[in-house]
Amino acid sequence: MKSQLVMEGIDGEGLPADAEQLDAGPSPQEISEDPKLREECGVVAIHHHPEAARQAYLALYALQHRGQESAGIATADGTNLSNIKGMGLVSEIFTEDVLAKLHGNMAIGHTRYSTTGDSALLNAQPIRVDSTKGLIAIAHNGNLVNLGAVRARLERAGAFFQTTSDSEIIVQLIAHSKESTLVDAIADSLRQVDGAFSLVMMTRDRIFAARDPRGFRPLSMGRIENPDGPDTIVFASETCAFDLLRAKYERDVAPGELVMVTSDGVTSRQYSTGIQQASCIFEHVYFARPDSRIYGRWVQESREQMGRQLVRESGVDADLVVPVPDSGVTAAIGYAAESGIPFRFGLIRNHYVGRTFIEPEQRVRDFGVKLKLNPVRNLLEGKRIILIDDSIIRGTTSRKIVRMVRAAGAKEVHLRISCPPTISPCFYGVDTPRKKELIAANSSIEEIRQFIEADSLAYLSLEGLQNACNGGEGNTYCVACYTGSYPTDWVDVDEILPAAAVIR
Ligand SMILES: O=P(O)(O)OC[C@H]1O[C@H](OP(=O)(O)OP(=O)(O)O)[C@H](O)[C@@H]1O
Ligand SMILES: NC(=O)CC[C@H](N)C(=O)O
Ligand code: SF4
Ligand SMILES: [Mg+2]
Repeated sequence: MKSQLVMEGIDGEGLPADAEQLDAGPSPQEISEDPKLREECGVVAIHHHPEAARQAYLALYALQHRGQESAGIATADGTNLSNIKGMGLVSEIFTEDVLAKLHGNMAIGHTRYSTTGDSALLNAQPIRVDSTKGLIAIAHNGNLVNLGAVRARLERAGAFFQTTSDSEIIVQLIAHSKESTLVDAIADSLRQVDGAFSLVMMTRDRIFAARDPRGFRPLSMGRIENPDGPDTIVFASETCAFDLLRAKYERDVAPGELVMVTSDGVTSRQYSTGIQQASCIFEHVYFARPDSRIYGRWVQESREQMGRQLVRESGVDADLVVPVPDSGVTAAIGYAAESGIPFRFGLIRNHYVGRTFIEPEQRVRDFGVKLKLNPVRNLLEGKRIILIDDSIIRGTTSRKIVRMVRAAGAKEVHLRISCPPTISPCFYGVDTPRKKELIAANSSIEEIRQFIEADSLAYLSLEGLQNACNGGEGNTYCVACYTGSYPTDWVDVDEILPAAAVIR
């Protein structure tokens, strides 16, 4: 089925051609009781490449795991700025004929999982705004926590919002900034928003990339060397996207840094200083791909260390170490290596079932985990199994998996989790459920063990996790979902506001 698309700036500057604002219907959260952890978003930017749209497409393909609700690519050719976005997966939206409409040697792209604003075509990114500062497109990974106040102020000043997402606030701030140059207007705007943002932006002739002062979300810069002209500069949420483009990783965009790329080269400024880094540790636990290097550290290395540390903290005697695929695999490899217990793929994942699988009716919903994972009976039968997963959120997945492994003949099932109990929601770009739905916020570890029906259950300690994610890089992490202590001063979110006084 062909995706419904929004096209802006195609077939004539500023004139939306065959633009359709189609409602995608209710969000997956509304029509599914899918208890899963939601992804966040992936961003990419390409400066100076003859096939910029195609490069952005490839990078988004590599970043598909960060968001599967919608995707978009904007390109610029020096005079025009075109934008195409749709609901669904990158490969469903960007067919050959759609990609062929995107001209120019610069591009930015986005894959979305919504955190603010509905999962609808209206809120898909990049968001393209025409302002007194010219055309500007933005793609954002993260979530702002002071959007209510800023949006109200902008609306009083005459801003007309096209979307209900937080990301548009940044472009509207830029459009309404009193600063005379664009780069000053961007820096000024970024100082007014709080929360998590790894951004790429594009005008008709420039690319910008920026990270919030705490560096919540990753953002890296790479380069494709070109002996016959200027190098191609690329930015991406994760370095796995560079590999597909054959780009060389150069460095991370620093927390509080704004980078500008023009035909004259790369310039940078630190628009904010003096704020302690609070990079999301959960990127290392779950979101990012193990073949990515984020915050200067390989995700594979962190996860393997998490598995090794689990053995030191809560090792248990058993016959096999079995990962819950895919996210539990690397920690399970670490666990097996440290313990000497053999590693086996005792659960096989059906890769055609996406992370946001929407089960239409209760009968099918109950099938959810079974559709995705199937036990390898001959491996599990009569064995004592250590299952390794990255996290327990509501506990429903773990319960089904433990039952499934036992039903396949396992004698004992021990569950080890490669992070501490998740006791508090995230407001920085990960759509975790509300506190009342987080099993560890409301039950003891023993109560959770009973609920999921495991013979034993243990989580990694916070200290163990932090050590596993630091191999001398000197990173400081946000660990708020394990402690309830948030790194931002004020969180403009109903659930948290009454407690704002105690969260710094
Ligand atoms: O405790 P629960 O609320 O049931 O959810 C926890 C599970 O959710 C995530 O996996 P998910 O199946 O969403 O995706 P994955 O295949 O990417 O690991 C996570 O990796 C856990 O396995
Ligand atoms: N998960 C994200 O990073 C989402 C970006 C943005 N807050 C949105 O909802 O579109
Ligand atoms: S609250 Fe948790 S998921 Fe959210 S940014 Fe902090 S560590 Fe990451
Ligand atoms: Mg999982």
